[in-house]
Amino acid sequence: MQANRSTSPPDLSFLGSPTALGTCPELYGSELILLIGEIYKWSDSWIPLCRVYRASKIKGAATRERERKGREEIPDRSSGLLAVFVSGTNFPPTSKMSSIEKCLGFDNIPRLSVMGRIQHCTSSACRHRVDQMETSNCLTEGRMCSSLNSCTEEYDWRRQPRDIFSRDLLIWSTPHTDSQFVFTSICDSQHLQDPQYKSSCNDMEIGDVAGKFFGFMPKFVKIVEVGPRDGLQNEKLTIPAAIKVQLIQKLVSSGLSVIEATSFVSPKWVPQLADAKDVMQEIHVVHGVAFPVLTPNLKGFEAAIVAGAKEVAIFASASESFSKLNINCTIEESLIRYHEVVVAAKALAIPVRGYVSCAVGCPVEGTVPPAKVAYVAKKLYDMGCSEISLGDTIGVGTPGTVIPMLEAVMSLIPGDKLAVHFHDTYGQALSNILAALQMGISVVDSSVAGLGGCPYAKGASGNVATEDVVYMLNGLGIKTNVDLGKLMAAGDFICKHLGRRSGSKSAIALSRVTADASKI
Ligand SMILES: CC(C)(COP(=O)([O-])OP(=O)([O-])OC[C@H]1O[C@@H](n2cnc3c(N)ncnc32)[C@H](O)[C@@H]1OP(=O)([O-])[O-])[C@@H](O)C(=O)NCCC(=O)NCCSC(=O)C[C@@](C)(O)CC(=O)[O-]
Repeated sequence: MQANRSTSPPDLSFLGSPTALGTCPELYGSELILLIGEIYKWSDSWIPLCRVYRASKIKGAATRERERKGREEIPDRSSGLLAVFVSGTNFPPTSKMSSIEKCLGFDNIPRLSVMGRIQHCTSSACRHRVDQMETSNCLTEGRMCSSLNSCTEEYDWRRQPRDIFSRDLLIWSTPHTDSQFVFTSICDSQHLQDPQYKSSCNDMEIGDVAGKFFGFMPKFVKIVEVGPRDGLQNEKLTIPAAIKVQLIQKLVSSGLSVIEATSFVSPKWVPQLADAKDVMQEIHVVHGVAFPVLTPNLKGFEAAIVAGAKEVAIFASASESFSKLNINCTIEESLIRYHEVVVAAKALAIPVRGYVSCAVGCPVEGTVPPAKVAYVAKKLYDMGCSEISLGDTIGVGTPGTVIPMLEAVMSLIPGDKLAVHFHDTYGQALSNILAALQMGISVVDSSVAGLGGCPYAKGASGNVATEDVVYMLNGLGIKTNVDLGKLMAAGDFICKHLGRRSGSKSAIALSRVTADASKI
């Protein structure tokens, strides 16, 4: 997308109520972006607040039509951009926004003084389907698509003076259409320019900006900190239990609510975590914080429970070769073992998280088919895992491979039961996380200071750094409840003990900023 500044107002000649959107099957499932905006007067200026919704999320007659007819009959990728501006005056933004959010049916938007639809029945977005409709109600009440690619008629009762657009406006074009839509530069919201690099973001506007460009971003992301387990299991240096416990305490004080503490696996296979029992015994119950541990079999599960674990995780692989390398058995054998663990856990009301390793690529087999990942994930889910974490174990994924994998898994498992777990070997982890968030996933695994690696993939780096994830989410206005400063302190602490540099770019950059500032 390219932004151009323009002082000329957009063409608002198409005005009308968007009531009939839900009955416009031509638009359903398209890559149509629906921009619903309100323009309200605040002090002396007009401020638009906008939300972007994908048409595919709009439930209405079109949805039902699509569901009835099956996916193929209504094209998925027609182009189009629709912007509906709803304008009121002098009402508080928050209450009005919630009313907007409630009324995706568009039937009951209260107190409207202006409704504008800026464009755009362009090309296929507004193609008239003669076979289905004599006259399509296209987008706006009183506005008809009467012929191919044209939307000609409209009521004029909602036309209003355009003084609302007298401010300098940003006009955006999308690559999909020549359509344009407008909003003022709310991107210049203070905290983006804030030189203090706040660790938390309370600014509602940023959430709205994110909404415009990133669609359905969650408002809150749960971070599952895996540094003490996934990170430290792959570090060359073995850290004493007391230091691990201190690290965990620091992570707790940063606000993290899930910290994978250790593994009850064979010490011959993972000597770095041979002190699992000692670590668990030193971790005190903290209200609201979970300390799950990895358990590869019943033996590990029983040991974990004796040591005080209240949550466990099991880990299967989507690659046969990796399963053998990692846990010395086939995928099917592992599922049998894990079933035993889940049954035992259920009896004690212990929640079980399930991992699927090699969700994108395997160090031995290369590309892993999404269907295989979905198969293993579904098995774990059906077994009773409360959450399934999809692991790009060697960090080879890009959004180009991660999205199809997530699509395959999400066709079988609800998105709110999924987590993503990216290693950052090729520097793709943040973009992969962003793609996952856009798909509705709101649980992200990460490792403080980007600790770790993978013993089976030469050069593989650790998990995406928690600091980098928090920094990005703060920037997007997505809450995590994590204090970035305290998290960085935890990262510094463990890096000193490991004698290594932090793997977090944000932590490195922010500590430079702080160091430079202290010299001034
Ligand atoms: C699964 C096993 C145990 C099979 O190991 P095995 O050698 O096939 O097991 P076995 O049943 O033949 O037993 C061999 C020995 O291990 C002992 N043993 C057996 N089980 C346990 C246990 N739970 N705890 C402690 N000891 C155990 C058992 O008692 C016996 O001891 P011995 O008689 O020789 O003295 C082994 O392969 C193992 O421990 N593997 C763990 C590998 C591991 O931890 N990998 C890293 C975690 S996975 C990961 O990082 C990926 C993830 C989750 O992060 C997601 C992603 O990034 O994609």
